[in-house]
Amino acid sequence: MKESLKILKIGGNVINDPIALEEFLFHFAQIPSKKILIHGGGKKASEMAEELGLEPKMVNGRRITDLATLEIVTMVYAGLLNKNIVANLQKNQCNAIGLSGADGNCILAHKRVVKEIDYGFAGDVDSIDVKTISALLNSQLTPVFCAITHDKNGQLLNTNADTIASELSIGLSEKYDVELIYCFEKNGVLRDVNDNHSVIEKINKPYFEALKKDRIVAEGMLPKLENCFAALEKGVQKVTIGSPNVFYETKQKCTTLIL
Ligand SMILES: Nc1ncnc2c1ncn2[C@@H]1O[C@H](COP(=O)(O)OP(=O)(O)O)[C@@H](O)[C@H]1O
Ligand SMILES: CC(=O)N[C@@H](CCC(=O)OP(=O)(O)O)C(=O)O
Repeated sequence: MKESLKILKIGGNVINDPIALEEFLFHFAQIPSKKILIHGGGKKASEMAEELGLEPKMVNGRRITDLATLEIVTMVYAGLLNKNIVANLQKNQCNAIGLSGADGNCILAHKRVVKEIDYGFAGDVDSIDVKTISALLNSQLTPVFCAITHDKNGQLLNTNADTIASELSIGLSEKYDVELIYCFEKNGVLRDVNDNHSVIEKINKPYFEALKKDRIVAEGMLPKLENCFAALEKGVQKVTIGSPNVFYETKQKCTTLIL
């Protein structure tokens, strides 16, 4: 049997809520198995961009990343947020190590190419380095990845944090029994986005297509669900979407993805 590995991703709205973040990190630090945290921070990056006079542009849940935006997201994700999260985990006796995809060459990506949309310096993941990440885990370190990758040609790339979580889970499932948990500010995928009690508890692929068609899922939820199914299809054991307490509150409702 493979050793178990929990991979959690935390979204930008939770990161912007200091009390919710503190509580999440306290409980994350207590997870007894090997674990990895991936964090976004889109909300903070948008705030910073606006303060600097740049208008944030998102298309289908992904940020159009020109050079000035790349500088801002690198500072916000790989600097401010990553280091604060690592320091908070250290406070909770979790020996975290903060990384971008360039560190240790952990996540290799290429510029996102979509014919009709120029995303600029946004990246899509090519591969992850299972050996290096496993070596960190075996040294009792807890990797904390931000949403910055590189192309091995000196170029940093802004990469959707949900995609990073999914790709890390897929790559590492060759060696570990991986459970992937997406934590964000709502209780799961909702029938009515304004009603936090309307959690859809199970979604398979045909149901996802129907939810898309009926516009029940939109914006950032689209890439999140696509990433969930990609992970399940490529060997990840279990994928869940829920609130920041979903991994320790057993009675908390959430969305489980099934094939
Ligand atoms: N059916 C839905 N259920 C829950 N959230 C939804 C739904 N449809 C769209 N969304 C939107 O998707 C957002 C989550 O995506 P995103 O902002 O990318 O999350 P994260 O903060 O984890 O990166 C929610 O804040 C919500 O506004
Ligand atoms: C290319 C792209 O869209 N990158 C994302 C990376 C951060 C992210 O994914 O943050 P959340 O998890 O908080 O949404 C962005 O800049 O918004």
